[in-house]
Amino acid sequence: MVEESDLPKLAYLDMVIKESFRLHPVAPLLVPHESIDDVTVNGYFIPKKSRLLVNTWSMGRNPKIWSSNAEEFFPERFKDRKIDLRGHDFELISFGTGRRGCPGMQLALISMRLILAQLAHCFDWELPDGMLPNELDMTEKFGLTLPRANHLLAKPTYHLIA
Ligand code: HEM
Repeated sequence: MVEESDLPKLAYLDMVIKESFRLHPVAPLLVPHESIDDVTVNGYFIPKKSRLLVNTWSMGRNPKIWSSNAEEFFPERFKDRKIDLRGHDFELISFGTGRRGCPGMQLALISMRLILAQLAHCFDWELPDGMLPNELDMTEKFGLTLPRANHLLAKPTYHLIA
């Protein structure tokens, strides 16, 4: 079984999680914030008391940030880029950033890594009816959160010998 102490060694899993958040952020517009003062950011004047939505969905698909293959699921793009999910790298702020960033981030990241690592370690996975991965319907249902529009169906086969 995968233990929590194994997680630091699972570099590719981390890249897969980042890539999943980049293309399919849980909160596509984060949570609305309000500016407490007049401020100018990058030449744009934002008056006090404006409602601010940060479109992480569009940031995650911006070719200026992620190059021309921005729409492609390609975890290796993180191999030589020191981008983490902790809110320091503004290209990828799936958990928000700053003092109102997600306080559950650490719990969420550890749980996700553990669950995904166990699922990959214990089972072989197949799509139903010989479907190929690139035929999978990845349509999203937009809202405050961004679930799949259609359920994911996948067939596990247990492959660990007792
Ligand atoms: C995949 C898992 C999760 C994701 C992607 C996520 C993402 C987010 C995002 C984007 C925000 C808004 C940040 C901002 O607007 O700057 C947020 C806020 C928050 N999250 Fe999470 N979250 C996750 C899991 C959790 C868990 C496990 C907990 C609690 C155990 C949690 C508790 C909170 C709370 C309390 C806030 C509001 C913080 C505030 O307004 O000061 N989240 N989260």
